[in-house]
Amino acid sequence: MFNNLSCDKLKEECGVMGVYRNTMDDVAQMVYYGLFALQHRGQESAGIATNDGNMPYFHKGMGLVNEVFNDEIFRSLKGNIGIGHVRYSTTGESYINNAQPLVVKYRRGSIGLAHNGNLVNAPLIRSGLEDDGVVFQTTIDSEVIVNLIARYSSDGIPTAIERTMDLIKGAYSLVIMTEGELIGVRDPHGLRPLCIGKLEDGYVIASESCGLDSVGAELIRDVEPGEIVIINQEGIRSIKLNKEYKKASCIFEYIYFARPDSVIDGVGVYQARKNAGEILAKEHPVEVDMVIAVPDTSIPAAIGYSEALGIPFSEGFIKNRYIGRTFIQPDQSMRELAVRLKLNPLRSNIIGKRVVMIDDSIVRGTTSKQIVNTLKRAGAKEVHVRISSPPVAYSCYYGIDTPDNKQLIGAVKTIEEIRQAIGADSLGYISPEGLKRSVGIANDPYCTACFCGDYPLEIPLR
Ligand SMILES: O=P(O)(O)OC[C@H]1O[C@H](OP(=O)(O)OP(=O)(O)O)[C@H](O)[C@@H]1O
Ligand SMILES: NC(=O)CC[C@H](N)C(=O)O
Ligand SMILES: [Mg+2]
Repeated sequence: MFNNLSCDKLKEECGVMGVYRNTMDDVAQMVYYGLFALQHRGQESAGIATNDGNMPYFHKGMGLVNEVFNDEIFRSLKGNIGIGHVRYSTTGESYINNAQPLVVKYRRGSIGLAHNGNLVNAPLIRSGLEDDGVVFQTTIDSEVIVNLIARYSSDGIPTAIERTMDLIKGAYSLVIMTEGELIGVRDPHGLRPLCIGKLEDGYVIASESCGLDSVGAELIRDVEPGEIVIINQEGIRSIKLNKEYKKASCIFEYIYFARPDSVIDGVGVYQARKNAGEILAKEHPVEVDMVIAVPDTSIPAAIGYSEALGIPFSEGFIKNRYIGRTFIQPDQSMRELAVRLKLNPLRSNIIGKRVVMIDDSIVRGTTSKQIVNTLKRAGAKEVHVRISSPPVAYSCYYGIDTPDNKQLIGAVKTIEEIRQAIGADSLGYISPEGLKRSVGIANDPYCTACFCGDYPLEIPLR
């Protein structure tokens, strides 16, 4: 029932994966394992494209990776170079034609491309290309990128990518495949993550290091902001854009998107979440009997909070793991039903207790409102809420796809009004400074626009 419904809350991010092997062994199955590990980043569609040096092969479908692929399909995906994508749509509808990777043939060969992120100037470039007679097959921003690369390819693909990067603005972590190369590209601000792993006979590029782990690749480093990494028979080489940009990696990756076992830009996601919980405890302590998490994302923060105050951590909810992250139609009653199906209180643990419930974020307020009420109905004496990110008050244009400002409860209500709206006995959010400390890097290389409105690059005209 739920797989067909579109997400209407905090959107996930796409996941990309690329594998290059020096041997002629097929890589499709390795790409599949990587996508499986990155499934949390997108559940609408999945695709794999490979190349055996002569021609591209690809298969895409709507749904989860294990619904889209089977052994027969793997046999048809030949080649020692492969890329893959799990999608959560940010530009363009969620239907098969918009599934990635995109594979195009142009006069010098073929290009496969998988994109995580969102461009802010794609409509402008697209209409310019359309004026020149270019025909688009999809409605996604990513097709603009592949078109520009093909257009500029006369001096080779790396140069074409550099020229394309001069034109496109926004968030993009890309894996690109040609007849003989796997290429990783990260936008000049490093908005979305991308890392490189080493295999005995090749390399892997993935959105998160958990994708590398799934195929036994060793994390060697992240693709740097503004870097193009080219992998071919000669090995690995890098081109850095000849410009200075302010690094602005999305801090929400640490708060919510990424898997806790991933390491992004040298910072472990689990540790960052736990640190946030400890800092939150110092900023907003409370006297209660028990700390509980909203599973799964906020568990590390809840453990950090519990350890910092010496209050026991226990399970307050059982999560139905078969529903997926968030999914439901844009209708408030359906959204509430979804939360109820997903999180059921563990009555025996909470009855008669004063609890503090830790969650990673409040976006519209649907989840908090409903589960505070659930805990109270289940017999909790007091329900205090602590949030391991600051109030989300500004829309994101670089891939999170949070709703219009007016739907963000943090944009339209004060913290006291939010407390009343969700029915909590007290409410505390981590400060922006505290959040930055939780990721442990002092010189502030993060995008915090959704909390502070300090957008690292222009926002699109609507
Ligand atoms: O204020 P809201 O609009 O309800 O959004 C906030 C909630 O959305 C996310 O959870 P989600 O249920 O999307 O997924 P999760 O199970 O991965 O935490 C996030 O972890 C918060 O719990
Ligand atoms: N979530 C993403 O990274 C989406 C990538 C691309 N903008 C799309 O809509 O397909
Ligand atoms: Mg949640």
